[in-house]
Amino acid sequence: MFCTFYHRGSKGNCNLYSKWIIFLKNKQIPLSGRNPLFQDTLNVRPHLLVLNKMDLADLSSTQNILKKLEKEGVRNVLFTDCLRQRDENVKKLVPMVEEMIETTDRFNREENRDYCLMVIGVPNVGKSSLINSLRRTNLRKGRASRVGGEPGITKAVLTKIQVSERPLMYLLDTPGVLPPRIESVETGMKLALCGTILDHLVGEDVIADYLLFSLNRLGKFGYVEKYDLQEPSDDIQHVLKRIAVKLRKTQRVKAITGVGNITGTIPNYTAAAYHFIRAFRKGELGQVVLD
Ligand SMILES: Nc1nc2c(ncn2[C@@H]2O[C@H](COP(=O)(O)OP(=O)(O)OP(=O)(O)O)[C@@H](O)[C@H]2O)c(=O)[nH]1
Repeated sequence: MFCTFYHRGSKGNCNLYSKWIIFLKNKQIPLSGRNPLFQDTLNVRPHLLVLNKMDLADLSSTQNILKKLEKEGVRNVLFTDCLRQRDENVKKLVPMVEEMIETTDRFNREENRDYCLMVIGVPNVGKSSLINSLRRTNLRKGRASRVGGEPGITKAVLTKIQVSERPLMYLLDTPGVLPPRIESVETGMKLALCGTILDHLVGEDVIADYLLFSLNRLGKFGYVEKYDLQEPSDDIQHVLKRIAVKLRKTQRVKAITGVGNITGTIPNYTAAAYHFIRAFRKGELGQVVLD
């Protein structure tokens, strides 16, 4: 997940042309989950990159991710879990941003030292959750920005929200933005699997199939035990059938035949696929990095 903060070192509204940015990305897709247009179009730098949902990612990949990002010139990186009541890394964000601003001459021109920053990232990456988590951690205050399990919850740039008292810091929540063109089908599938694109636009069955493929590719076979399978399988119909039977996600159907109507019960594949995808997003199928 990518999170971007724009800083304007004075009281008043923060605007898109301010110079400070924090990108928010999903740690499960540290490379796919970014919108290159954020960097190119806005020409914003330096920035702080927040990789969120670290509770869902395979922690052994952390050094690898950092190395890849460093090659791209990204050095200010923070890993967060915004659902945790008190996340030590979320606590580090304000001092980190402050230090970055203080040590960069061109951002220190104005006397007023309250900071206004903008959080940007692809949909459903946890931008609102980060703001709420910062408020919880720094101010012991409740939620200020709406959070939801689907992309498109934040629909407009909201009013600035205070996230720290000393230094006085405000953040602006923004709607998630995807690039107009997704570079490959593979990247698109990763984004869909992480809930960045509305499920029905891609199709739950297609996402579930890609999920099974990814779990097998990465050797994450937790689904075998969870759904009482005999062994790993690459047959999505078979896996969904087991899930449907285990969770009693079945439906009654009526068939009209030459010898009369027959009523039977069949697995509800769509409901099973929905469950399978949700289980992955909650981390119940193991910690995974897709990139
Ligand atoms: N596991 C986990 N889930 C998270 C984390 N942060 C956010 N979420 C969940 O991710 C979903 C999206 O969170 P939001 O904060 O609404 O994301 P957003 O980027 O503001 O979404 P849009 O407004 O749609 O762009 C919600 O279901 C959150 O509970 C995290 O660190 N770990």
